[in-house]
Amino acid sequence: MVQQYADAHTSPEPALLGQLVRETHLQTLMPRMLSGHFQGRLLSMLSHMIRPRRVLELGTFTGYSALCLAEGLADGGELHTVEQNPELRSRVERYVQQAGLTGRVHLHIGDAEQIIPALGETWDLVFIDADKIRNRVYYELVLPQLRPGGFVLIDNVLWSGKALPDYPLKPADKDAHAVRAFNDFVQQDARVENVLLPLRDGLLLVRKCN
Ligand SMILES: C[S@@+](CC[C@H](N)C(=O)[O-])C[C@H]1O[C@@H](n2cnc3c(N)ncnc32)[C@H](O)[C@@H]1O
Repeated sequence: MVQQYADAHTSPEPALLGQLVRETHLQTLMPRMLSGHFQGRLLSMLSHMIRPRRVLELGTFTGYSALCLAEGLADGGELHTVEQNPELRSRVERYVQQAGLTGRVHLHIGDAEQIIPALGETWDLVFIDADKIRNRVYYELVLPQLRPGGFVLIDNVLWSGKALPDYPLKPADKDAHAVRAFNDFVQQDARVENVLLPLRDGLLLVRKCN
């Protein structure tokens, strides 16, 4: 109900992204992984507010959130996005081209843990949306590469409500335990300030202290 009202009072999805949503639903096994209209507009808005010169995304999938984040790039800015599944490459590159972002959005196929250290950039904004069990690993890899005052956004931090302490978690639910432990870790991390937005599946906003 509230989400429907929020959707109805959020700027519409650009046509190209609507086309990407349709194609993702028709041609991939887990279309629900993409950010979608509401979160996509939020990512675009945050990116416009930050005006980043360098953005890193972990977990490209079909490229929806990459295109949203790229909307706010500063002049001369670039976005690097990392995806482990090589089968997604051609679709992502086609949409990057259609969006007029060739040369500004760079897709890296491989394991994020291997690729992050090799990129050697200083990031203004990082979006972590890959395998949730390694959120902490990615966080520790990107934090030293983040400029002071830079931002990290982490998706799915509510994990369908399983992050909440009174949810009866099964011991074997490793993803949920990892999400919980990560959220608790960031809350204690003196290097950053953080706000958890309970939107969609939870988006954690982190700012590296100066
Ligand atoms: C939730 S989806 C990303 C959705 C996308 N950010 C969006 O909002 O449209 C997660 C993606 O991370 C990728 N992934 C998982 N583990 C990874 C890893 N270790 N390195 C790089 N990509 C990974 C998966 O293949 C999947 O496509």
